[in-house]
Amino acid sequence: MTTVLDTIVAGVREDLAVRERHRSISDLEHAVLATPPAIDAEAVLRRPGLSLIAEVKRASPSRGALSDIPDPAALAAAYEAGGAAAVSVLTEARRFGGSLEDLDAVRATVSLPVLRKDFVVTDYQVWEARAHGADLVLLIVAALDDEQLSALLGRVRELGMTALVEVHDEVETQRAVDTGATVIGVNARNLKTLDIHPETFSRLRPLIPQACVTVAESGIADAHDAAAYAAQGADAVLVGEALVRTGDPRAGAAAIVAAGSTAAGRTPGA
Ligand SMILES: O=C(O)c1ccccc1NCC(=O)[C@H](O)[C@H](O)COP(=O)(O)O
Repeated sequence: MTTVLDTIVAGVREDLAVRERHRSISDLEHAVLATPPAIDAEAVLRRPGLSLIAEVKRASPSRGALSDIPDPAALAAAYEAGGAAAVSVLTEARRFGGSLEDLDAVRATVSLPVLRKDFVVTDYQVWEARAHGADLVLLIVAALDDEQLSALLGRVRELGMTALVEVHDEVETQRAVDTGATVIGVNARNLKTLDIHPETFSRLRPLIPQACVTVAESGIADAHDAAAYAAQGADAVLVGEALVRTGDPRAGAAAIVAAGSTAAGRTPGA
């Protein structure tokens, strides 16, 4: 059975083939040499308090168009002012309406770590992420076999970036741990049904070594949800839709950071 993930990845591969014709991997390697070094995003996410990874997300397969974002840089600046620890930029075009231009605009504006959130299945995309100034790259275990996961994780690290390795179930969590992932995102969205199952985090958390940074992803509607994840031991939350739909992304981000940190018994920014 073809899943939503299969369909998205097929589109990503088609778009990638076009980009590869215009910019070779050796062009990207040269661009990387001229790019400032990546920020140590893992260290940032380890800081006390619940870290917020705030997402620039235009659309999604589950919700369609979410918000008109005329200026992704302004949105990211509002997240930074609200206390976000990192900014995620969805760069997938067909289903999420994102682009590398959005990544460039955000990178040029914030001093926070920036996550390239995409369906990364090739080495080329990792080089591309670094050439566009990303500090973090999402690797979705469900989209990769063990060999690909290990090779891509190695490349992300070789380029000085941090991999956010995303899991949905027990088997994927074990694969992430076995491959040596140190930042693991538990995505509450079932990739077959697109339904949100918030209990996924508490189910999988015990399978993740304490030394790892854990990120709760998807379906976080407000500060109350973020606080619940902080109380369950999440180091960070990744929030998209709720923040792009709010009229005040700075206040939305600040509320999540404050509530999450209080729940974890920690002081924001301490
Ligand atoms: O958002 C979707 O509908 C989606 C569907 C299929 C694969 C991935 C999808 N989203 C990517 C993400 O992981 C989310 O953008 C991220 O976790 C934020 O989620 P949310 O706060 O629910 O917007």
